[in-house]
Amino acid sequence: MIELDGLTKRYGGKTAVAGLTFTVRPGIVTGFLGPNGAGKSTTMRMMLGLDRPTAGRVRIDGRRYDQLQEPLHEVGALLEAKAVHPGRTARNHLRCLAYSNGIPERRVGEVLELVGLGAVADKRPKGFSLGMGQRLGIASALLGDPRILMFDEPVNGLDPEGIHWVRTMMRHLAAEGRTVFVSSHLMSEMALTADHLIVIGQGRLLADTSMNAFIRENSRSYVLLRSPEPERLRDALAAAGHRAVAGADGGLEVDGAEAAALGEVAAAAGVTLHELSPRQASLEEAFMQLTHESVEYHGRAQPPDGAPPGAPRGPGWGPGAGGPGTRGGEG
Ligand SMILES: Nc1ncnc2c1ncn2[C@@H]1O[C@H](COP(=O)(O)OP(=O)(O)OP(=O)(O)O)[C@@H](O)[C@H]1O
Repeated sequence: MIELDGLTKRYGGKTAVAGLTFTVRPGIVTGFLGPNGAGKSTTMRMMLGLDRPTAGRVRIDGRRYDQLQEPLHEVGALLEAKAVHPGRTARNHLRCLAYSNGIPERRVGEVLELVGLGAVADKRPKGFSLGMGQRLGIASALLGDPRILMFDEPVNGLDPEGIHWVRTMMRHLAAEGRTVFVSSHLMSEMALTADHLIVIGQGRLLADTSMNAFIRENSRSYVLLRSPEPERLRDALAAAGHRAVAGADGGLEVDGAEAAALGEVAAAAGVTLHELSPRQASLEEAFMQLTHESVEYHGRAQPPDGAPPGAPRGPGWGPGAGGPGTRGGEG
């Protein structure tokens, strides 16, 4: 278990992390989510004793990181920039780590196989792709078979097969009863991986919630209608008791109604429809709304061509409404 209590980090006049208090529990994957610059890496560095907090504290199973007797056996971490000696092969890099931490050498071969680097174990990492580098970083984190694992943006640079592998591995590690804490700036990725969510923006805690509750509260279902006569369609829908609002891309959106019923309304009024589709707002959108105020640098958000003034806008960055983005199989 990892406990943060009022954790704060200031760099000169800039507050990177502002009084974070939360607990990361064993047996589940906890996603640590925030837009770029939110303070995720700074928080993780403080959790690992690599940065000194300005205020507040972190406890790992009740102790400070520097009080852990065998840190690699207790906490494994993948941070963004992993220093690897350029002249050492992947195997030798892990051997050195193992040797200096009292880990038996056979474990090196085990973790290399586990992360799929067995075939390139005797190559130098300077020739590795970003994805292979990530796998080597994950191998280092797993070396001491620790009960607590922390990964900073582990899927960065991985191909779809690699992303699937990381996701499966994290869920497997949590199912073994370990504490798994993983940062990301992508809600859609977290929705497929995490059981619990910690969301921060500009160093502040914005949400500490189960993934299922977040999905339940933020998965808005609606029907998208498109017509060459949007005003007539809006009037016909209003007369039938349906409130239509302008969508991000010039269509009309109606909550709380079946697509078939809305199609009947349009047909009865003789209004041509070019589209009638049930939709679900993406979790990415919900995340962007939650963190919108705290994003440091916004892209330009223009209303789409033809959208009436005041119409809801698409985000200035990232994907717009997409698939449901929810994960299956989780009760
Ligand atoms: N050593 C430092 N000196 C000054 N400011 C810093 C330092 N490290 C981080 N910051 C600032 O603190 C804030 C949080 O940075 P941090 O890297 O922790 O965010 P992040 O959520 O990990 O973002 P990203 O996903 O872009 O890595 C940023 O505004 C960053 O510019």
